[in-house]
Amino acid sequence: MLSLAATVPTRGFDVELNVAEGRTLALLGPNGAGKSTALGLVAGTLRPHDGHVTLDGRALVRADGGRPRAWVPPHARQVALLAQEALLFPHLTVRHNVAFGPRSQGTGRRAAAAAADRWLDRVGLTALADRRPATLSGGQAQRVALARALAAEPRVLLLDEPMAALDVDVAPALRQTLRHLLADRTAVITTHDVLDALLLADEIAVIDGGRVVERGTTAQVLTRPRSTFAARIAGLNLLVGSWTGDGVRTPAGEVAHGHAHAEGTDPGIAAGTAMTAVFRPSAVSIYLDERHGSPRNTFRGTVRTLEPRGDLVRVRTDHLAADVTPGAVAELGLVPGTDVWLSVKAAEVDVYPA
Ligand SMILES: Nc1ncnc2c1ncn2[C@@H]1O[C@H](COP(=O)(O)OP(=O)(O)OP(=O)(O)O)[C@@H](O)[C@H]1O
Repeated sequence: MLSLAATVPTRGFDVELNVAEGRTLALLGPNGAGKSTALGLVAGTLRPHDGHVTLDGRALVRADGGRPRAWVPPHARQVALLAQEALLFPHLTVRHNVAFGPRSQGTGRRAAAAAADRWLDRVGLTALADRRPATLSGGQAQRVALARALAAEPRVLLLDEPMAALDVDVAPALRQTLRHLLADRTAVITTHDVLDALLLADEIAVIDGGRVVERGTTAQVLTRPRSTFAARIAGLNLLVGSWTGDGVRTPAGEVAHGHAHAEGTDPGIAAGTAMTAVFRPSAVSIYLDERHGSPRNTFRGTVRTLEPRGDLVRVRTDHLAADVTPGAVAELGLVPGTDVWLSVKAAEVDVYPA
């Protein structure tokens, strides 16, 4: 079990996280949320002001009001950090770069070379063992860095947006490799990409403003997001408000009628209970005038952005999104600034406790 409970006041950071043995946790959140800070505390590139990081009960660091109480230096933590950039040694071959991992842990030269070959095989790079980093593509270099990190047999693998610097067409293959290598491994991955979370992580913690604002299994967070950030990356619409009996009324006075899912065994939800209405952009239609009649929900909005999304267009207003056809965009004359009505059937709206 990896356990972090630490504050870094200069960064407004105050986070508690646990990762059980063999599980992968994805840290999601906007820029500056504190994701890299969390990784730095675990890796040992950063010290907490208060709190601790423990691995199976052993303190890697402990501090009390800025005073260090325990400190294991980064190289002795059995924690490996894979950064966005591969950071390979340019003068060493691929094999020697990977062998550096176990060598730095005190493994003998021959055993380290054998480990390097084993890991190069696992990341699919055996053929490139004698090459130098300058001759590799970005994706290949990142695979070498991954092999080097894992060849040191770390207890915890940290990945800081490992696909962010790669071309979109190489990212899927590396993601597949990671999927195999992260299974049953204790790992923390920071990402902006919902696919990474979906394919690589067992659990998600959403960090915003230096705090954990949402935590759950990947399925829970992506299908029932409670924070605006999680909903946005999951691509879902989210309206938070209070339960009226058959819908959610937001503080702005909008009402989303939908089907409520109560937690536990209690089927009754008291009026006024904080609830969240969730619905997909693909379930939303756009009109230039208000459509009446149940079972539709309608919301007023002004188009802010239009983005291509597959063969549809994602139209965003200030707080909602709709996926419509290019034909509909043309017919309605949608441009940023167009006032619209967004409509969704109550049957398409799921309501969860907020
Ligand atoms: N080296 C630093 N010195 C001081 N403050 C920093 C430093 N690095 C980051 N910060 C601050 O700490 C806070 C958290 O930043 P952090 O880099 O952990 O966020 P992040 O979630 O990883 O963001 P991103 O997605 O942009 O990488 C921010 O307010 C940031 O400005």
